[in-house]
Parts: sequence; C-alpha cells; structure tokens
Amino acid sequence: MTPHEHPAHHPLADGFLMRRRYGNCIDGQEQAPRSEAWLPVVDPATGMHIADAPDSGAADVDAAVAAARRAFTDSAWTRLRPADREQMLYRLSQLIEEHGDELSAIETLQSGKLRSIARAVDVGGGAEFVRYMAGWATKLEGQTLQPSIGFPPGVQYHTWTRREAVGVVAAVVPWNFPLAIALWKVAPALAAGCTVVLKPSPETPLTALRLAELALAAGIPPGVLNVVCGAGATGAALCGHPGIDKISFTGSTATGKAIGRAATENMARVTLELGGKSPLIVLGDCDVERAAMGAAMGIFFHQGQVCTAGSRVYVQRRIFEPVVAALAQIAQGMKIGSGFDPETQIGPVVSSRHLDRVLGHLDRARAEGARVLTGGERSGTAGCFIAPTVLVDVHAGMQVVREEVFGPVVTAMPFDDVDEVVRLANDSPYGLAASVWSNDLSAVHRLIPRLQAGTVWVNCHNMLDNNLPLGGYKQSGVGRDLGRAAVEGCTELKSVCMAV
Ligand SMILES: NC(=O)c1ccc[n+]([C@@H]2O[C@H](COP(=O)([O-])OP(=O)(O)OC[C@H]3O[C@@H](n4cnc5c(N)ncnc54)[C@H](O)[C@@H]3O)[C@@H](O)[C@H]2O)c1
Ligand SMILES: O=S(=O)(O)c1ccc(CO)cc1
Repeated sequence: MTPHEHPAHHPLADGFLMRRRYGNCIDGQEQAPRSEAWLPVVDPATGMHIADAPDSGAADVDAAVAAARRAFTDSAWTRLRPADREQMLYRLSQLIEEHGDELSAIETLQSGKLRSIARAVDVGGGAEFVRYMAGWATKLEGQTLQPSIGFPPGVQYHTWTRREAVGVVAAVVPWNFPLAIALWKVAPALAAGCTVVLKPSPETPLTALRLAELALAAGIPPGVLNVVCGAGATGAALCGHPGIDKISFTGSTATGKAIGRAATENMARVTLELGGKSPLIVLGDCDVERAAMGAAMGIFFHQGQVCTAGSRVYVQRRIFEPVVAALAQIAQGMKIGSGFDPETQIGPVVSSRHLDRVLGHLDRARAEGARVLTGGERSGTAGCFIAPTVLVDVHAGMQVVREEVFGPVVTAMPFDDVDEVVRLANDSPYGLAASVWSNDLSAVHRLIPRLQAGTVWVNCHNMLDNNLPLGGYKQSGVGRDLGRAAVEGCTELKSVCMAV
C-alpha cells in the first residue's frame, strides 16, 4: 500500500500515519507484540479503521518492565546528572512543539477531538508541562532537621532527608487527552530519575508511540520510556507486575479501585486520577449571559469528555430560568462536525461504544422524568456525534445527576440559599472539581472551604495550571498530577541519621 492509498493518511500526519500496523516500543526498539494480537484504531468521525496497534500480552509487559528495570538500575540514565535530565526533557518539549502539526493531526484522527484542542492542550499544554517539569529535575530537595535524640549521652547526631527516584513507574492513561495526560505522568517520572512503562488507551495509542520515538530523538536513553499498547488486560498485567514500583493512573473510578487493589499486593505506590461529577454553582448576582457562556464552556468543551466537566449546574433561583434558557440557546447554536473543520465546536465522542453509553444515560434520564431543553439525541447517522444536551426537572436521586456521563450532557437545577447548594454540590461520591460564579467576594471565600473538591475555580472552569496540583477528594482519586506534588510523587523520602 502506498502512502496515498492509505485510507487514514492525512497530509499533516507527516508520514507516521502512512503505516497500517504499529509495534510496541520496548528498550528503544519497535517490537511486534509477542501475543501476535492487534486492536483496531478507528476514526470516530468517519468510522474508518485507520491502524492496528498491539493488544499486548503478559510476555510483552514482562519485556517492557524488564527493559525499564535495566534502564533504572544499570544504564547511562542512572549516571546522568539532574541537569542532564533537565536538558533532555527540555529537548523533548521542543520536539513535541516542532511536531505539533503531526501530533495534533494524529490526535484528531484517533480521538475525534477538535484539532484546535489537540493543538492547544495535548501539544501546546503538553510541551509546556514537559518544560515546566524539566525545571524540577534540578530542584528536588530534602531537609536538614534538628535532631532530638539524646542517647547515648555525649553522642551528637546529624539528621536529614533526601528524595530518591521511586523506580519503575507504570503510567496507564485514558483516551480523552491521550498525549497531555501521558506527559503528565511521564515528565515528572523522568524529572525524578525514574523509568517508565506507558500503557495508552486502546482507542488512542498512536501519539504515545510517536512520543516514544521523540523521546529517543531527544537523547533519552533506550529503556527509559517504554510503551506497551493494549486494553484492560494489558493494563492489569502491568499494574499487577511485581517489577513496578509506582502506578500513575488516570481513568474511571471502577478501574482505579481495581488498580488500587492490585497495587496493594506489591505495595506499589499509587497516584489515581479518577472520575468526576463536578458542580458549577452560579450565585444570584451573576450576569446571565456570562454565566450561561461559562456553563456552556464548562460542559461542552471536548464534548464533555473531560473529567472535570461542569456536568451539574446549580443556579440560584432568581436567575435560573434566564441562565438555563441562554445555556440551551448556546447549545443549540453549536456547530457539530469533524474535528479537522476549524468551524466545528462539537466533534464526535471517542467511539461507537461510548456513543451508546452516553445515549443510554439519556434514555434513562428521560425515563426518570428529566426534561430535554435541547439535544438529547444522536446528531446525524454517520460518525459518533451527540447533540449538546441540557436537561432540567432533574433531582439529586437520578442516575444522570449521580453518575459520570462523560459526554455533552448537563443537568441544571435551581437552589435557594448557599447552605442548600453546598449540600447539593457535595452530595456525590466524587470530589474532583467545582466552580463558583459570582462577583460577591465574601460569598465566594465563604463557599470555597465548604466544597469537597480537589480544585475550586472561581468565574472560570476547566482551567489547569502546571503549578497547581490536580486530583480528587473522595472517590475521585488519591495523590495529585501536575505541580511539585507530581514530581515528589515519583520519589521516596529517605531519612538519614548520622552519629557524629
Ligand atoms: N481525574 C482525572 O484527572 C481524569 C482525567 C481524565 C479522565 N479521567 C477519567 O477517565 C475515564 C475515561 O477514560 P477511560 O474510559 O479510558 O477509563 P478506563 O478506566 O476505562 O481506562 C483507563 C485506562 O486504564 C486501562 N485499564 C482498563 N482496565 C484496567 C485494569 N483492570 N487494570 C489496569 N488498567 C486498566 C485502559 O485500557 C485505559 O488505558 C472517566 O471516568 C474520566 O473521569 C480522569
Ligand atoms: O481533567 S482532565 O480531563 O484531565 C482535563 C484535561 C485538560 C483540561 C484542559 O483545560 C482540563 C481537564
């Protein structure tokens, strides 16, 4: 097959997508899976089968973990200075940016996301985060502490702590921001001096494989970043592997719990970034148009496939009707189409399986009595498109209010006073994020500590910052991505006590 015959070839994909089959990246080499099994990668906008990636088995996972272990214990990587790791990460960030057109085209093809989002978040945000983490390689520090030991009399002690790389990190990531979230795991691990086995989602393996090639081009030694592709069984084999020191996972709460149990068996350290059902709270003093636009962006960004999506909107009763009417009008006017079309505002959801899952939520919501203000159904008959949906007449007991839909679906409820909205907002097993919309500074400050959420945004939503830790309260997870917390999460804290 010549490049131009390849059905998925996109001129901006720069050659990487001219192939049909991809191997894993283990020890710096592309390797066909020992399992000899493959999974299709499908463009959700067209249904076109664009490539096959490995469905790796236990032997592939063993090989990748062994390569990562060798690289961690006995390779050029271990002899590098932090400043050398900083340089390599910096070079990697440059390469990601230089290949931004290609990477964003691959991302749009495999996940359907808007090219502008792939460019801004996965590529631009991802590269910036790698650069930010490069800086941390040289800034990890322990503490010198005042010793309190007084025994035996006359002996003095010098006591301090040091941070050391935790070892081999398993990074297991979802399909919603495949490159960005992979980098949120890989960059802190490498900054700390760890080595990594990355397992991308079976829906979106291609940017992870390209990342492994770019890491080698950046001078990161073979074996330091390995990629094994596959589905849940591959992830389970990796997370249950005794050679893994730390698991950094982003995905659903159900999978996170299974991983937590597997990690306990080997006492592997964990960071678990899990699901969410984030409340977006609009106080009565808000400007109606601004609040409606904020709510629309909070839920419809990336078709609602964002773990922090503002999927439960609570509006103070005196402005409920106009805010919800304006929100529905914005939803109705959004242009649905291919992620490659610069006019598109709503692309497809990631797969036909996910399309069915979201439509199932909508059917159940209607059956439970929710009223559809706009949307509520599939858009068109080809591709995985769902019309942006606003649901009202909902209550806290409904499935659509309690469960993560992970699609362009928002529920809107009125509230009368702040105590009531605090109760409603916190009435969830999740606690990932929340936003408050108001110009009443006192009210906002009083509300922030009452919300059980890892992140609270004020007059904005979904705004991530490399310096700000990201993670959840309650069943939204354990540990934090981003910020200093992410790199420290890839270290062990060693205490030293020296008799002098
Ligand atoms: N908290 C966050 O920062 C954050 C960010 C993005 C997405 N998410 C969550 O991710 C979910 C959507 O992504 P998804 O559908 O890919 O999630 P998922 O849990 O189905 O899969 C995530 C990853 O785990 C792998 N996996 C599946 N079963 C496994 C097992 N038993 N052991 C090890 N690995 C396994 C998958 O192959 C995939 O790579 C949503 O619930 C969303 O809220 C959370
Ligand atoms: O919470 S996540 O789904 O990981 C996520 C990714 C990107 C952005 C960009 O604003 C927000 C949330």
